[in-house]
Amino acid sequence: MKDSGDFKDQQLMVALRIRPISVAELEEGATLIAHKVDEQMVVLMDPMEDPDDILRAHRSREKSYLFDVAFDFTATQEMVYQATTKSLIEGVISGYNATVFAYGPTGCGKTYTMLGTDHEPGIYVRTLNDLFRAIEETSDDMEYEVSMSYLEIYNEMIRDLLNPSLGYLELREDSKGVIQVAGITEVSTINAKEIMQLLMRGNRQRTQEPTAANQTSSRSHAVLQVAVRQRSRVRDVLQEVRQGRLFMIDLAGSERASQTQNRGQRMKEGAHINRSLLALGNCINALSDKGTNKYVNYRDSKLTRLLKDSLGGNSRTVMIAHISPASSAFEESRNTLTYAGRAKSIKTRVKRNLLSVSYHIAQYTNIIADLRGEIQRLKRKIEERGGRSPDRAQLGRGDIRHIQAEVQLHSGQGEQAAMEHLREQLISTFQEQMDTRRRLLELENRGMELEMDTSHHLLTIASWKHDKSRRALKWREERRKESFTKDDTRKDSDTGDNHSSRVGSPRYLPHCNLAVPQHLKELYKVYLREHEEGNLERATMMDRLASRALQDSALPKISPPGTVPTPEESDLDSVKMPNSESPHQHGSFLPLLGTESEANHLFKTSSRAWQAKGSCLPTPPPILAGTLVTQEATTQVGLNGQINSSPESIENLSEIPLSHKGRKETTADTKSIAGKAARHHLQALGAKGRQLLAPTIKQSSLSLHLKGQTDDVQPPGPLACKRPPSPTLQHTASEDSLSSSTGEAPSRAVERYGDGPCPPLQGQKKSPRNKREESLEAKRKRRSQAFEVTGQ
Ligand SMILES: Nc1ncnc2c1ncn2[C@@H]1O[C@H](COP(=O)(O)OP(=O)(O)OP(=O)(O)O)[C@@H](O)[C@H]1O
Repeated sequence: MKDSGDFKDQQLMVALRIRPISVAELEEGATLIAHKVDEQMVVLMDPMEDPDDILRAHRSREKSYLFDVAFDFTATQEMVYQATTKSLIEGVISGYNATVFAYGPTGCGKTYTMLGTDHEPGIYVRTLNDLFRAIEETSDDMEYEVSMSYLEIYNEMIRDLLNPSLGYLELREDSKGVIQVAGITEVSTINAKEIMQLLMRGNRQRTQEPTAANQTSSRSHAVLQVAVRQRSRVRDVLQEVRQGRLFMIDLAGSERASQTQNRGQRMKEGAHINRSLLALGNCINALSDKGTNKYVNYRDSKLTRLLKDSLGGNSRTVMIAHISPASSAFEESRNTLTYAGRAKSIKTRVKRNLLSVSYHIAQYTNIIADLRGEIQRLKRKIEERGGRSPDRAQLGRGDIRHIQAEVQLHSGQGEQAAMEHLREQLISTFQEQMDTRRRLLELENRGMELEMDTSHHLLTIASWKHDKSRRALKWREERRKESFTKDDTRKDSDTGDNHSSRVGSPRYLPHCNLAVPQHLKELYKVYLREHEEGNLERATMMDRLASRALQDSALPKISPPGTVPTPEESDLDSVKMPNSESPHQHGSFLPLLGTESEANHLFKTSSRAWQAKGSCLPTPPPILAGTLVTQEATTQVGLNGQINSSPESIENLSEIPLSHKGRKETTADTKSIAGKAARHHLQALGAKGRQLLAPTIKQSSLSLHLKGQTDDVQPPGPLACKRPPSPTLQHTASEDSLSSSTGEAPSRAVERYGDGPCPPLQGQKKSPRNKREESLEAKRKRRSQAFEVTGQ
């Protein structure tokens, strides 16, 4: 950095401040010998002047001193500051150095002027306040940096008052001749209050000892340095950076040993203080001698070294000399005034501390060159990387895109495959479901067809049965007419009584008190004997069981397709079918009764008994066409058995509202008819046959019939011959029941003649009616077989 700017000769400003006389001085009888004559002149009177001394009568012991400014006890801190230091602030901000130091003997008010008190701050505070205020006023255009340091020179040693632990510091002078304190603590702040706190704290670190002259005597030189760096906020090539330094120095007081009465350390301190002050005086003397190029020895003391620029260099310097007005301090005051007077003549060449413009240009040029080089380097680096990186980057981006595409492709393929698999499964499942539905519809159609066929066959069967019943009824009517004709003819020939011919009919009951033929009486006797032995009861029981078994397997109801019959309907229908034929059948098997009322009564009870049986039938089993005709025939057999000969028909009479007497008579009549038939049969067989039949009768009455049939014996009685062949004799279930009941193996004879009191003989020649029945039976079997095949 080169100093630039115009050099201005600036004389050192010397101000004199006369402190008030102290109480101690007054107590000592001191008088006021220092007086401020005007603002710049001070008169110091010699207190030893004796007006009575004629020899010294023409010598004035009064001496006037002219200073830049003079203050007496009336001057305030502000006045001193305004007159001495305030003007330095602008220079410091503008880049000028400035120095304000207080000079004077001990106890004359140096510290008071520089530091002051809390209520009367000194130059330190006031200067800093104005300095920061000035910085703030111009901070819009200028940028400032403020740093501060505070040190003391004690016994020619420099100590940092802001950080006393640093120890003693050394003064160094750079190549440019600027004095610097190495390692000094610099505090950057622009807050006056903080600076004041720092000064107060540092001043407490200052070495102060009470002396005879001052209770708070400062035994060192205190130096407060404030550096202000200023630059314009407008960046420009010609930008100036101003750096001013302000030294505010509170010197130790010169003292006289006799005055201070110091001994020991205090005397040693005084000696150092005086030496430094002497060096300062010598410098001032050297600097103040005009026209002579005296050597200014700043190296005699650190104080003069530190104040080199302040005294003879680039600095505006203000010296505030302090004296005591008391006569007791006349010598110190006179010396002070002398040194102050001399200092007043010191001129300094003040110049502004500015950074050289050429230096700025070169700096910026270097900076620009460095930046251009950095730009070129970075460009080369970018190009070097660009030679490889673009491809790599492009390759990397390509790889990333390729990987992303592959990932998407794989993920898409996986999802697509999964979706295809699911779709195939869904389609196959749907097809299976459709096939199943189609098969189900086919089965339903098939079932409906079967039901329709079944209904059709059942209707055919019902029609056939109806025709057969009608034909059987017609045939029986014809047979009955023929039998009546024969009986009438026979009775007429035997007795000539019409009534006896009617009584001789085997179908007349004995309780009607009619004449019974002889063979019937014999048969009735056989029946009684059988009844007494229980065989007849057992045989009738067997017959009843067989009829019941056949009755249980009655034809179930066949509902039309699409209808579900209720159990009641099923039972009623199953009952209605035989009932619809029952009048013909009953009429055929019981064509005549003793009385019309009994005949109707018996017919009604049988019908109602059948209905009662049918109502108790369980749910019909599945329809089997093969057994359909058989069951129907069985039903007829059961009906025949119940009505004709089975005791069950008699028992069923108890289920209807019939009187006890009527039931008893009906039972007795039935038994008498059966007994008569048996005796008639035995009579026809003869004695031999009776003997042979006797043990057999014990087994079963039906077996007796079988024996007679197997012996090919022609039944002699007209009853056997006149009995029409019952279609129920062909029932297989009946023969099974009989065989099981008798313990014999089923045979064709049993099948044909197992039931009925008078079956046709084997050897008997078949009548045309039998042939017709056989043809009907064959036809029925064929239709049954055809229906069975169709049903299966
Ligand atoms: N102008 C003044 N007005 C009122 N009191 C003052 C004035 N100057 C000095 N004093 C008082 O005089 C006493 C001594 O002053 P001070 O300590 O400032 O002297 P000093 O020069 O600093 O002494 P030393 O050199 O020993 O430090 C103090 O008590 C101070 O209050």
